[in-house]
Amino acid sequence: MSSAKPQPALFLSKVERRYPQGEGFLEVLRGADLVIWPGEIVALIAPSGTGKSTLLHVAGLLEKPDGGEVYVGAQPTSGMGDHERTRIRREELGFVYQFHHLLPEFSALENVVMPQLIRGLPKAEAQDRAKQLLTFLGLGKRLTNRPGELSGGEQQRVAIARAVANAPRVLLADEPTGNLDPNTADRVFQTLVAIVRASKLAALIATHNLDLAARMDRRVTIRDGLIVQLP
Ligand SMILES: Nc1ncnc2c1ncn2[C@@H]1O[C@H](COP(=O)(O)OP(=O)(O)OP(=O)(O)O)[C@@H](O)[C@H]1O
Repeated sequence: MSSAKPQPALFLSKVERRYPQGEGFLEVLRGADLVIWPGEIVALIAPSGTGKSTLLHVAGLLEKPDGGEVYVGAQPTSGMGDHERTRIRREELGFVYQFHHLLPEFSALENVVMPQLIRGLPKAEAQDRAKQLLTFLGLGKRLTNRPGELSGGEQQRVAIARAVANAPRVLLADEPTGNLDPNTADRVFQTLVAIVRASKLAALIATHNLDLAARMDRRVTIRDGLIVQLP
């Protein structure tokens, strides 16, 4: 019988992060623990200034923790060099931000094809996958439009397709619907959840929107530098 233990998609173990402040340090994360399992969508609801961006930066390997460890799948990352961290970011993590950061000169399709080419996929394969994703997200008729020709909600759906194009292990999203009106935010959120579920990813989604958070699998916050589970 197989004794393989289930493996978290993302595991933050006793993560510390501090910034110089005056003579001393501001301790933003003081030993934060967070496990996200494959297929789980976790809401991060944290008041401004408590360390939400810091946590996402550390989880996304954009900043190194001052203590503790970040595991992406089974891989501990703190001992890795920049090259390896960049590879993990490109291949195993997907990012969605409040503002989409799409390339304005490129079509919706090209924006989703690009990260796959950078990863080394053949062009035809990358295009097929990009078309499938954009069609799944309701943009099948908008493939050749540039971001400037798309609505805010459509742009954000292209950004979601781009983030999941390389089938990452974990999707990290910072206020992905924060820039949209409530109805559009709701629709974009539904497509985000649908694609995360369909692709069996794990997701950590920072949001101030409690209605959206209530529809995720689990909710956490940051209190005194620690991750605390919410009901
Ligand atoms: N590079 C830095 N140098 C010094 N202090 C920093 C740095 N980055 C963040 N901080 C401080 O760390 C604390 C947490 O910042 P962080 O950006 O993680 O908060 P946040 O919860 O994301 O807030 P918001 O929701 O307003 O973006 C803040 O007090 C901030 O001023």
